[in-house]
Amino acid sequence: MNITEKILSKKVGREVNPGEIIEVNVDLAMSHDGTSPPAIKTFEKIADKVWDPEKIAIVFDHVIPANTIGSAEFQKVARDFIKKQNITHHYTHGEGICHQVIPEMGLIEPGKLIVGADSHTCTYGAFGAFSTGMGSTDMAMVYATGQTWLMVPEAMKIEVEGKLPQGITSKDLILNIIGKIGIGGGTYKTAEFCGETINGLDVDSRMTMCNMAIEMGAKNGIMEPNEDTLSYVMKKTGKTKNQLNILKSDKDSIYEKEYLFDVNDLEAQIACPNDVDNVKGLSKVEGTSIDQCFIGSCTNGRFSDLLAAAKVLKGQKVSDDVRLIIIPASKKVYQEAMNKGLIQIFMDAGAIICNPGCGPCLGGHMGVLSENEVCISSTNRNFKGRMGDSESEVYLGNPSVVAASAIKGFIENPENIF
Ligand SMILES: CC(C)[C@H](C(=O)O)[C@@H](O)C(=O)O
Ligand code: SF4
Repeated sequence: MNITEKILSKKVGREVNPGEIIEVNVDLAMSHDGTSPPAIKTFEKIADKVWDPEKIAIVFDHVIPANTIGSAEFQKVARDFIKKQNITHHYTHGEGICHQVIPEMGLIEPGKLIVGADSHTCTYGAFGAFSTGMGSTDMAMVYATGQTWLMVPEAMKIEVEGKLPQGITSKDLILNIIGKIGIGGGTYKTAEFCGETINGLDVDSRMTMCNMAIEMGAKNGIMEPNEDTLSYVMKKTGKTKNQLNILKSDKDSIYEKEYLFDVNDLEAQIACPNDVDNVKGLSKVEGTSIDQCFIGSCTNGRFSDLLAAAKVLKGQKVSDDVRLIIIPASKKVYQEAMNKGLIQIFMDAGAIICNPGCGPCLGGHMGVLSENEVCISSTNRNFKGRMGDSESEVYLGNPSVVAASAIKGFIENPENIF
């Protein structure tokens, strides 16, 4: 069995096979300011008490602080629910983006089954957990019963070998993978990332990759936990290695499809408008004029991302023709960036720094693009109209490329800055 089948089998108490529909008890149910209120409204039609207030986590991140009376009312529904149901894990004061905050708070462990009312819940696969997104109606049922149903996914083995060249990141790797497999190529499948390159990635880089598994339609993204991951989890949970449920795929486990990627000669990758699989090498799009640059999100708003951007921006100025928005993925990331002098570098360069949250990523409340404006962003989606007007465009890249582009006012290779 592969790692996903092992987690699901353990949950059901017998060996499960791809294609089977199973009912499972979830270990954690996550929802945010956008998806909790509709889930709560449905929940209140079917039950009075949640199944377990300690296993529900609610994070406000999509529109925080509230920007309209409508979003304030929406958030009030969730705040009242948290109080009434005594929800233990609530992060409603700008702690950061759900997919960053939940692992930081020690709520993710290898082998656990986590569901979230957000499509990028697949991020926690970086820790060797089974995690997947669902809609608010399904979440209402989880609030009430602690259970959900799943079809056991077929698995794609995505093996990666080689050493990432200087300046090339796991964002470039996952964009390259999505460019090859396509936005529908992984629909309802497990994307299992493995091989020497994956084993050598740090936690931040692993999260970036699993985060984007949904961009090829995958049910979950998953990696066997490596040493860096285990020390992160042990630090955050206070548990020892023996207390964790560390599962690995059998050597002879069966995959529906197997892919092999070599990163030795990988160039920086850019997803061009308007699909995440419209991926080109950076050299093909260099010089494209832009209006806005955004560094942040659950894909690339972590400390290592900000550090990479700061290395490019140090002593430089943002072009008069663009604005650069930088948003740390969480308060903890913000604090570390402040302590290490990164925020000063960003301010000196002329960046706009906003409070932790999703920010411009989904065009909800800040950094919205007008007609025909172009943004280069470290986020995960570039769908038509994603960041504002339906005639605006978004290019996706790694944080150093976004930083270099902010200095020049057009898409630029960071190597040309140093
Ligand atoms: C608003 C929310 C439901 C949505 C998601 O599920 O992914 C958002 O986070 C996104 O990135 O598009
Ligand atoms: S940062 Fe963007 S992709 Fe991530 S949860 Fe928020 S809106 Fe979705």
